Amino acid sequence: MSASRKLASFRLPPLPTVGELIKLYNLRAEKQLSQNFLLDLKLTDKIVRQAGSLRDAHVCEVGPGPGGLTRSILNAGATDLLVVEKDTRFIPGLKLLSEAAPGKLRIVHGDILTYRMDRGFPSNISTPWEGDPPNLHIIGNLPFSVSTPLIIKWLEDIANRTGPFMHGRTRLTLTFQKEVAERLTASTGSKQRSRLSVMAQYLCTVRNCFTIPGRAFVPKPERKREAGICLSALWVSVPARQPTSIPPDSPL
Ligand SMILES: C[S@@+](CC[C@H](N)C(=O)[O-])C[C@H]1O[C@@H](n2cnc3c(N)ncnc32)[C@H](O)[C@@H]1O
Repeated sequence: MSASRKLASFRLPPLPTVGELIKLYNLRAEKQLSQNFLLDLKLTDKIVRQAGSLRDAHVCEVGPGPGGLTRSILNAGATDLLVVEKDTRFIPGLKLLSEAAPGKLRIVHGDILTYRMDRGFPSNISTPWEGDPPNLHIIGNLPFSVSTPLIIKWLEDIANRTGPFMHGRTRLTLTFQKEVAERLTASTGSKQRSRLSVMAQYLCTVRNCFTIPGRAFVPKPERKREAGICLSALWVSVPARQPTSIPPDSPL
């Protein structure tokens, strides 16, 4: 490895494990906030790898909770990670991470459904819609309760080039409940094909990466989650809003 690459790479210093932090701060999962944690850093690294290179990236993480995925994002080389977490109980643990990664982690205590992400990042990271995506990613092990309203909000933002998409074709790497993931990626004629499939595939390139087994979560959720659905808004740049470009099974 060259000296300059060595200087650029960052690893978090030794920290209490995510499991230890959960015990330390007595962070019992709240069903109301759809809290199912990922404690295995090999798995969170795998999820983060689906986003591609995060070297020097700006990232918004939705619902960092005890911070497993957050650690993987920082170790992958992101230089500006903004986390939006609704539950105050996680803030002290996140502050600990922020001290271990000076200048790299910004913590917002708030609701992702109302947070103005367009104000969260500098305008100089923007790239033209038709060009390469900006070095800005949205990553999250999404809370079940907000995943569908959130994706619909973002699809609207993609169509209008607003919110996080005012910077260009910002990439999303997200986990969903298995049935939502199946709907997002369902092809024409399949049983799961729905309005969500049509909207997502009209506006984005959608990739279903792998399935996370329920046993990977603490506590174990009732259903499996599909991980690393990568939505990149590649299709949005194509002037395809005419009805002719909408698939014939469209419920729109
Ligand atoms: C499924 S847990 C994932 C936690 C962590 N990222 C992990 O993978 O272990 C969802 C997280 O989102 C948070 N959350 C729930 N609703 C939220 C909202 N509306 N805005 C921001 N965070 C929210 C929860 O408090 C929780 O920390």
